[in-house]
Amino acid sequence: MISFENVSKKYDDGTYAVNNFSLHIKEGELLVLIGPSGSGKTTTLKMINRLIPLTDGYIKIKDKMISDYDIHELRWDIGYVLQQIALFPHMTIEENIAVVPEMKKWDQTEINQRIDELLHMVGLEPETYRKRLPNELSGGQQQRIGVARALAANPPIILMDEPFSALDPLSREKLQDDLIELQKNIKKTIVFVTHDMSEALKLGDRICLMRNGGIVQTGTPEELIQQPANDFVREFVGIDQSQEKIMDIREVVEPANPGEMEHLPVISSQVSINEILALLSEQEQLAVVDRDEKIGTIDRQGIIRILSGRMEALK
Ligand SMILES: Nc1ncnc2c1ncn2[C@@H]1O[C@H](COP(=O)(O)OP(=O)(O)OP(=O)(O)O)[C@@H](O)[C@H]1O
Repeated sequence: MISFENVSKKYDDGTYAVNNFSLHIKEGELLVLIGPSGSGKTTTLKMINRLIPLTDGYIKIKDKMISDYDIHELRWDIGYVLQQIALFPHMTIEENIAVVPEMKKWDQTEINQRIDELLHMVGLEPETYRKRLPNELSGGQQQRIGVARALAANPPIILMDEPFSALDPLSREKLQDDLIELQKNIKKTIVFVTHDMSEALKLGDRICLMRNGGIVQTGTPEELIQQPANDFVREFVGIDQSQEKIMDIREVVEPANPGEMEHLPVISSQVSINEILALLSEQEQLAVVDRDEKIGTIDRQGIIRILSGRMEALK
């Protein structure tokens, strides 16, 4: 869906913000770009919608060079959500959401229906929120509107630059959970920038870890945890020392009836990360046994929730 081929961005002062970056982002994938401050995440993101021009290499969207797209079409086909969402302060929520559909000259009935649909999608009641101004919403609600606005004209790609970083931990977690649920339905190609590994593990289908403008490792959360390419990855992922430690997984077990669990491999409710990751690499779901009784199931998302929770605790 999005291909970077040997992409570099060099500033006039000689700084390489991004250096020889090659990556293929698949359709419907949520790819997380993560790395320390200054590693080139935002620059990489902004090159996709041509907010920053590249110095070398090329980027293709669906086999077409981004330089060959009409700039307006390119921007309309790419939703963009930022940390400081910058809703238009003098415009109501419905007007804010309608910006791109209006530019694309959708008819008014269609726009109206779409606004209702989007507000439902992001968990805000249209009757309550349509006519409000942005400053009459909480930070978390404003971010939800930001997501709705980015999705308005149904673009295939969404770029998200630390969208939840300014929120308190509870709202942040709620928005992350809701994004996971939303993505199950909309299946957009999402590029998500964060510097928070617990967020990356939780949200990413794959994670691309950057340093000094280049890629250190790209892989699924499990791959980064189980097969870190080097010490930098090991340190950045930060849970390596405790992988052998036994932990309690009961809090993330999903209830299930005995029939559903009959043919699943079983695992104890007290296990090590290594043990559980090894089993989950072969099986989608496992049945959890506690005191000789099957108490429910666990899947990849459950494990990622435990790992990201542990990392929150380590901060
Ligand atoms: N206009 C500019 N001129 C010169 N250097 C720049 C410019 N903009 C960014 N840079 C440099 O490019 C590098 C990458 O910046 P970028 O914003 O992409 O990093 P980042 O990984 O998103 O960082 P953060 O997590 O702090 O947002 C940094 O070293 C930065 O100082």
